[in-house]
Amino acid sequence: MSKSGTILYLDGVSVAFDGFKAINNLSLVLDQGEMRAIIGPNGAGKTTMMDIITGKTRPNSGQVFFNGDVDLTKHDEADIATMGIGRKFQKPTVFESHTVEDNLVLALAGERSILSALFARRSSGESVRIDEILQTVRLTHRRDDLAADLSHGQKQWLEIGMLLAQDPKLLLVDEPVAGMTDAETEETARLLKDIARDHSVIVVEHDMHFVRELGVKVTCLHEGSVLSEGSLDHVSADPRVVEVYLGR
Ligand SMILES: Nc1ncnc2c1ncn2[C@@H]1O[C@H](COP(=O)(O)OP(=O)(O)OP(=O)(O)O)[C@@H](O)[C@H]1O
Repeated sequence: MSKSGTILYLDGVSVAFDGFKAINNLSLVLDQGEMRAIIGPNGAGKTTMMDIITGKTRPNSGQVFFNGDVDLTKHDEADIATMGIGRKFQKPTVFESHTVEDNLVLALAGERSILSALFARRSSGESVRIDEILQTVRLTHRRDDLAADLSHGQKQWLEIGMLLAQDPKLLLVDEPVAGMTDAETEETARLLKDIARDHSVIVVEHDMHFVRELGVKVTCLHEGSVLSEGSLDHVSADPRVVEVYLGR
């Protein structure tokens, strides 16, 4: 299959830990601008796949390409982040004692020191960017509040905003709606769809109601490879998916 037009291209990827194949001949292709939902039972290899993409884990074999022709197996984690792959882990890690806005200022500053980021005069470009991100993550009205005072769902949104501040081409989002209220879950689906208008996104999630709201192609992993792929209706009607995952 051609790599052109892809943001992510995994072909025949395997990785073993002490002889156990956590990822087993995995092939997965994400088109530029696509959002994909990844589902699958515990231990299916979802986290390990993300670790391979971000350079945390090296595959034993197979190809991993980003943006068409960048061989990710030749780069380390810091390089890969700089090249435009942002990852959000399940647990939010915002700076609780700073305001929502300052969290974004810090994320925008990247390598700059914390003090200079917080006290330097902000360029008009930075201000516009912060306003845009606040709007995208539904936190404009909370900009001056401490991050500690946000709800769990709003903290997740702030962290997604911090990821956006780094201007990634591809966002990897791990279980964003775990612990959210139903209303927050539905808003998160809308929020990610907004982001997916100009980013590529991979979302790992167990919440099928949320996956349905996303309305995107779904890949079900099992034992380190793709078990089923297609629309949610197609995947959830697949008897193998029902047997190992949905029927449980
Ligand atoms: N560093 C490691 N050393 C040994 N085994 C590992 C390591 N990392 C992952 N595994 C094993 O690889 C398999 C895949 O794990 P992984 O965490 O990728 O699954 P997952 O699909 O993310 O599961 P969950 O939904 O529970 O997060 C599991 O059996 C896990 O125990």
